[in-house]
Amino acid sequence: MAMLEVKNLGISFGGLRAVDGFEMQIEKGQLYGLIGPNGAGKTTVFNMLTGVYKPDDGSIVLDGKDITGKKTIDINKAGIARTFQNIRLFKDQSVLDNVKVGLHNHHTYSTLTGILRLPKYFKVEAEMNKKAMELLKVFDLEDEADYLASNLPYGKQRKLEIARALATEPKLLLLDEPAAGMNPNETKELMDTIRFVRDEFDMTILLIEHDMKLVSGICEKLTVLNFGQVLASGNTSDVLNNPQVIKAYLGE
Ligand SMILES: Nc1ncnc2c1ncn2[C@@H]1O[C@H](COP(=O)(O)OP(=O)(O)OP(=O)(O)O)[C@@H](O)[C@H]1O
Repeated sequence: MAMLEVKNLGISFGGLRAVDGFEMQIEKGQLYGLIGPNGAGKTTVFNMLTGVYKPDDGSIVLDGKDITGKKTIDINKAGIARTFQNIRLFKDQSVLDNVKVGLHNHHTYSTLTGILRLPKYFKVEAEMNKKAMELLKVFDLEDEADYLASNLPYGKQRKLEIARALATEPKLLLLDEPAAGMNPNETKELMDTIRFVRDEFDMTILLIEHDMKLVSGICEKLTVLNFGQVLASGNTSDVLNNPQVIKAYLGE
C-alpha cells in the first residue's frame, strides 16, 4: 500500500482552475519532489494535502486512510507535518519550546492539571523535555536549546522547523522550498539533513523545490506541475530529461 495516494485532485479559485486532475503516488520511505514553474500550483497542492484548502474534486489517502477535506489539525494527527516556504517558528520562544509545541500532539494533560500543577503535569513536562532534547541532539541544536528561535542563524532555523515537524511523529513530511534563501553551503548541509531524516526516521518525504541541484541530488521520484496539471512524473533522471519538462520549466 502506498503511503500517499492522490487521485484526480482539483480546486478552483473564482474562475481560475489552480489545480486540475492531479495524481501522485508516494511509497513509504521515498524522497519525492514536486517541481514546476512559479504559479504552477505546487503550494496549492500542499495546502490541499494539509487541509488548508478543501479540494473541489478528488481524494487523498494517507497510509490507507481517507483524509480528503479533513481539518488541518486532524490531518496532522493522521500523520502529515509540514514546513513552510517562509520559516514559521515561534520566534519569541526558545528553541526547546518550539520543539515541545510539536510534541503536544502526543503528550497531553488537561488544562486543570496544568493550572493546578498536578503530578501528571510534571511527569508529562519531564518526558517532553527529554524527547525534545533528543530531537535537538539529532539536529545538532542541543547547545542552543535555550536560545530564542529568532537568534539562530538561517540554516539552523530551517533545521529547527524540520525538528518541530518531526516532533508530531508524522508518517509523511512535507517541505515547502526548504532551500529558499540558502547559500550553496547551507543547501549542501540541508541535503545531508534531509537524507539523514529519511534514513534515521524511516520517513517518507515530499518536497517542493526550485533548486535543481537539491532536486536531482536527493529526490528519487518527481512530479512536474505546469498550469495546475501534471506534465510528467516518474524517476528523477527520466523526468529531468523529458523534452516537455525541459521546454516548460528547465529551459527557462
Ligand atoms: N487563496 C487563493 N486565492 C486565489 N488564487 C490563489 C490562491 N492560492 C493560490 N492561488 C493561485 O493559484 C495558482 C497557483 O499558486 P501556487 O502558489 O500554488 O503556485 P506555486 O507553484 O506554489 O508557485 P511558486 O513556485 O511561485 O511558489 C496561482 O495562480 C495563484 O495565484
